[in-house]
Amino acid sequence: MRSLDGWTHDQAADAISRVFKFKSFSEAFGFMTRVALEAQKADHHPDWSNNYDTVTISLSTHDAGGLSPKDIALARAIDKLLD
Ligand SMILES: C[C@H](O)[C@H](O)[C@H]1CNC2=NC(N)=NC(=O)C2=N1
Repeated sequence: MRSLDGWTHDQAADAISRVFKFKSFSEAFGFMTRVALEAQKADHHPDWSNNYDTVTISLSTHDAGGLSPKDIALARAIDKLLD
């Protein structure tokens, strides 16, 4: 968790989440498109929402009923999209 800057651990849901704010809806949606491709590649999908220029992503492993290494890996892959 320490290496996941910007992500917070929701103890109750046993999930990690992060809010991403962009300059426009188009930028936010473009980011979501790229996240979707990463999720499909990993066969691991986010619980997420979009409000105009803001994307909120929460990661947990449904099959495991909580956090798993897949969530950490996907969070890292998502963060790399911001580089
Ligand atoms: C069969 C199972 O649904 C799939 O292996 C994947 C799909 N994407 C998934 N995404 C998430 N977040 N958790 C899962 O357990 C999960 N399972």
